[in-house]
Amino acid sequence: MKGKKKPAGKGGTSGQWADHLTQKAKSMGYPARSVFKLEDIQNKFQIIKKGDIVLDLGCSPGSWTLYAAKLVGDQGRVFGIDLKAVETNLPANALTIQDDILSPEHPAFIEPHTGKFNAVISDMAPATTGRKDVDAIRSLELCRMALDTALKNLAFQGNFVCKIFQGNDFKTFEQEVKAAFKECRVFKPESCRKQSKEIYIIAKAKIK
Ligand SMILES: C[S@@+](CC[C@H](N)C(=O)[O-])C[C@H]1O[C@@H](n2cnc3c(N)ncnc32)[C@H](O)[C@@H]1O
Repeated sequence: MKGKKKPAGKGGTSGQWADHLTQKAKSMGYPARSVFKLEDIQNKFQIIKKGDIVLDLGCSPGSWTLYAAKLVGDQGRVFGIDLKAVETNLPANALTIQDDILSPEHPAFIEPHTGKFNAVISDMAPATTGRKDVDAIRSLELCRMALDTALKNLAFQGNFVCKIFQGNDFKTFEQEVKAAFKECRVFKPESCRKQSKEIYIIAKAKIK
């Protein structure tokens, strides 16, 4: 993807920077600027490759799904789940459903691919309350479910990406991820708002 240059003043005027990225994403056919976060992650860690089967948790409005569908190509598949419906037009190799990842039953559409996913990516975020401690606890709950889903559904050596709002239990969660994957890194994409508490855990090669 080309043309993602930082305008002068990034950092000082993060609202303008976010607006710039939103417009840029829309001009490229993506519904949200979050696409640039996955692009930053992909450029640095190569978590998705052609032909992969990808599970996208918290996929609405669809930017990651669309970008991942391009990366996997015609031979790959992307499945997305979100509380909200995805209204973006997606290519034939991408399918999304409206569901709550916290509900105990995993959606039936994942089941035929259990143990075969090459990447589970989670950009899930709770509705924020304005209280950073509460938001971090709710984010952690989603992360734990994302990790559980990844461990149940990833193929051996599959990759996991998870957004987390940094709070007290961040390190504990990071250790849980580290224990299950060969490599684990913490990464803040350039395209994240500077003052945001969100950060991504990038885990490569599931080992158990
Ligand atoms: C930042 S947005 C994701 C943006 C998306 N990655 C994209 O690029 O278009 C976070 C999403 O997490 C979803 N979410 C939050 N809690 C969820 C849950 N329990 N189950 C499924 N999705 C959830 C929200 O509905 C929201 O759409």
